[in-house]
Amino acid sequence: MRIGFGYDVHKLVENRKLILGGVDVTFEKGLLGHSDADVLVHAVMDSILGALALGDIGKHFPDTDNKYKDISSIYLLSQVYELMEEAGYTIGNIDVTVAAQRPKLAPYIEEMRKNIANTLHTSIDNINVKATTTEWLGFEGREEGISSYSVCMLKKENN
Ligand SMILES: Nc1ccn([C@@H]2O[C@H](COP(=O)(O)O)[C@@H](O)[C@H]2O)c(=O)n1
Ligand SMILES: C[C@@]1(CO)OP(=O)(O)OP(=O)(O)OC[C@H]1O
Repeated sequence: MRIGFGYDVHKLVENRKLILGGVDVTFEKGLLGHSDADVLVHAVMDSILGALALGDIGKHFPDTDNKYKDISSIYLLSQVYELMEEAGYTIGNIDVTVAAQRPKLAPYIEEMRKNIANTLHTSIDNINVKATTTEWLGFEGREEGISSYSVCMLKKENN
């Protein structure tokens, strides 16, 4: 078994879609990034890469490479799944927290869990997604950005 942790932040700006957990969330602002800036999925990917001791997403999908411009982070997660499978691991469980003052994410959580579970070829019961405000404190509270934290446990087949 291996444990991993991931953390990411993206800035909220106008005229961008808000994609979180592969879901198009209705909001007046979206996250800025080279990819679709899905900060939740980025934290999940970094936790898996961390558990595998394979570095981070910037190493595998550099933001200097035009092929990743506006790319779906769920697609990048499928690439991380391939690396995990090659290393002989499967998902034990993943627990993610998104810190966002707004919008209310509760209505989207089940779809996010489904997207992540399907992409990682695991049961939805192994994927937990939580949202918290920061009580109007800090950059998330001022709605300048959204952050995400993820921990994961990976299991080796037959172990
Ligand atoms: N963007 C968010 C933030 C929170 N929630 C849900 O509301 C609950 C209360 O949030 P607190 O920050 O006051 O603890 C939280 O447990 C989430 O269920 C949300 O849906 N979207
Ligand atoms: C996801 C990548 C893809 O180029 O771009 P960004 O959307 O800028 O996201 P970041 O969290 O800065 O991680 C770097 C990149 O891997």
